[in-house]
Amino acid sequence: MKELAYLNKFFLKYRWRLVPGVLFVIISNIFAVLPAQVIRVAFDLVTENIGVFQLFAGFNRQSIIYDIFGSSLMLFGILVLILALLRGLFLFFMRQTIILMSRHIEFDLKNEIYNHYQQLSLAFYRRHNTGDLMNRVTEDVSRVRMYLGPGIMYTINTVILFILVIYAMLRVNVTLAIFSVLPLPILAVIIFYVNDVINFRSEQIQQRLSILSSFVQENFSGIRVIKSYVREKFVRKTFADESETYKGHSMAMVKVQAMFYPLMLLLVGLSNVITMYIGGIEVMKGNITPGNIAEFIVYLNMLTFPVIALGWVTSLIQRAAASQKRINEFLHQKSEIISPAAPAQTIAGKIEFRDISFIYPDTGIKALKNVSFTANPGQMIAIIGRTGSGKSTVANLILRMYDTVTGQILIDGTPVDQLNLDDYRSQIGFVAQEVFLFSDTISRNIAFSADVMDMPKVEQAAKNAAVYNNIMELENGFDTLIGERGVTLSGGQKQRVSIARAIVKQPQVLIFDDCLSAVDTRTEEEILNNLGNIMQGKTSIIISHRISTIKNADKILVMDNGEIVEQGTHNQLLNLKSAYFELYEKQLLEEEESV
Ligand SMILES: Nc1ncnc2c1ncn2[C@@H]1O[C@H](COP(=O)(O)OP(=O)(O)OP(=O)(O)O)[C@@H](O)[C@H]1O
Repeated sequence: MKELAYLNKFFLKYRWRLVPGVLFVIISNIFAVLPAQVIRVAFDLVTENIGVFQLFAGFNRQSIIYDIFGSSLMLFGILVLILALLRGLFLFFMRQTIILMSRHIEFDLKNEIYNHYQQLSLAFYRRHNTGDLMNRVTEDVSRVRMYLGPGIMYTINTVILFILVIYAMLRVNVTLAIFSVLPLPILAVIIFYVNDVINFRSEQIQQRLSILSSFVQENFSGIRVIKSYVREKFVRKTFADESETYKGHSMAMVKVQAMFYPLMLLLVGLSNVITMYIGGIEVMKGNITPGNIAEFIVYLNMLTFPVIALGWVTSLIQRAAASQKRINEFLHQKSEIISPAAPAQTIAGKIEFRDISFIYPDTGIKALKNVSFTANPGQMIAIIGRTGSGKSTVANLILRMYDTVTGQILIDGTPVDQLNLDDYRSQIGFVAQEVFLFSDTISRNIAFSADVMDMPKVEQAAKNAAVYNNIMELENGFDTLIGERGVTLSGGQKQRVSIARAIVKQPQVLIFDDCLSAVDTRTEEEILNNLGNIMQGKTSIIISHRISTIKNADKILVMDNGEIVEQGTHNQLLNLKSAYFELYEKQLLEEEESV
């Protein structure tokens, strides 16, 4: 429960909604209790005057009595109506304040979590799956809101109503009051436990549903593979099995609900019967009037909903506490990568790795071993090596996605962890190995790093990335939507759009992580030539598997198993007649074979 204390700051923030809200709850409940007393008076009026009315049977006076009798009853009716209207009005105000407050807090909390997520490191995202992250912002926040809004509202409502009704009942007759509310605690306990069962089952249903939707989503995305391997029948069967399990859980839920409602009505009915029985005895003893029985029946029915709400709210608060615990877990996580409060500065682009060894914190894989190299501004440094040799890790470390424990990375002579991170990263153009484009227009994808769209710059970047002509061939040109709801670009086109995105901001350091693999050698040469012009005086790091991509680099680092095994220019490395030379020979052979 202490987890929910985190939300108290929001109550303070929205106190001018909460305080009037509580007042409205109290007022609306007063108007809810008063009609019962009016009904009692009206009921007694009927029972008392019915005798007088019969006494005047056959006299003219009888119709006069009837008229007086009828108009006073009408007056009572109107009074009950006015009280109900006033109650409704204050219920409206109550919802307008408390439920509105919960929506405001929901909005604040979502933004707070999202902002915090943005600050967390890449390692955090590796440790948690996307579904889990999303659930905490959506599902868990919704549950917390149920506590902030309906939870609080019904709790205050129940407490106030209970105090008012029980007080009114006790004032009439203590014995009758005790007997008539006797079944209600049983009802509250049953509702609490049944709610637990319902929550447990609905969680199971939710889990099955998310398994089912992930299954469907993955199969729709991989439909090409399914069709080419003719696995439709198999997938259909798996889907049917999964649906069957989901159906089973839903049926179990229906059974619980089907038993729950009649049981609830039975207990409420029992209360009414007890009231009438004990009330009848009390009337015969002359302790109460028949109007009091009618008054009690109204009270009891007024208490039924709060009692149900009590059980419901208790389990709702429990669920909210569990959800807030999950939210707090992430909110209290600090990013491993912290930016110092250093001033922004333009970097020249000198990158120095001094004896860097790096182990990925979550897997324990030693990705780099004593790596040392220097990249000077104006140089193009290439990294080549077998898959898994640590090339992308070098890029990750330059971007300070992770911090190293041993060795030092210096940028223009300053340790990378002493630079203002946002400012530093904004001067790096990075093209990742796995292309990721947003479901948006091509122009907005290219101009992603800029706050304002500068079309001439976007077009120039597209020209430099050798993708301009491809874009212009599309019907809507740069305004073409790409991604799920738009045009599907080819692998090479996507790579080049992501290259344009990196160069549009004219970075001081450019990192290409194997992002020319789907581009033919002629286009690749064109892009590299353009880069030579754009990156004059700046630093480029090109990671590749193909020697043709990197042969003109100022320095080539050959990596194997996390180590730099050779470094030098293309010719120097060929002369070594070792790892690089072997790779060169192999690729030459492959090229000849493919011609
Ligand atoms: N985020 C990560 N978390 C944990 N381990 C990782 C992570 N990224 C890479 N590794 C591991 O570190 C090692 C080096 O990987 P890296 O991606 O740097 O290789 P690479 O040379 O770029 O390979 P490729 O050419 O196939 O892209 C691999 O064994 C890999 O499994």
